[in-house]
Amino acid sequence: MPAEPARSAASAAPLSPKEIEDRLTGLPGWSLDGGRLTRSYRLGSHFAATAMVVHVARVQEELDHHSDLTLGHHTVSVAVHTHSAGGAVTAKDVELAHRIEDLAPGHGAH
Ligand SMILES: C[C@H](O)[C@H](O)[C@H]1CNC2=NC(N)=NC(=O)C2=N1
Repeated sequence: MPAEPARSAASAAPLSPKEIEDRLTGLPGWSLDGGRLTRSYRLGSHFAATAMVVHVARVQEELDHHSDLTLGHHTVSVAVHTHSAGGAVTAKDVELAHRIEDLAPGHGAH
């Protein structure tokens, strides 16, 4: 066990439009909207949605990379870009999107 949580090793270099398009093929439900990678999930209850937000927040702290997370009644919406890259989409955003995809089914999110 490392003494510190593992931070993301993904690059913060801006991805080209073609690279973003390629990465999105591996992220069904995600799209590029307003220069950010985005997805909205629907959940079975407000508590389920709230729990998912907390879980995403924990992953974001682990990666030291943070999206804008919006909690709705039965929804969670995610929008992420990389501030330190001037708001570009980077591999850090793609990594976070995959981590969120991995945890979403456990919350019944679709
Ligand atoms: C100091 C801290 O590491 C930085 O502010 C991190 C935190 N989370 C971040 N999140 C995102 N999306 N982009 C960043 O550039 C970023 N930078």
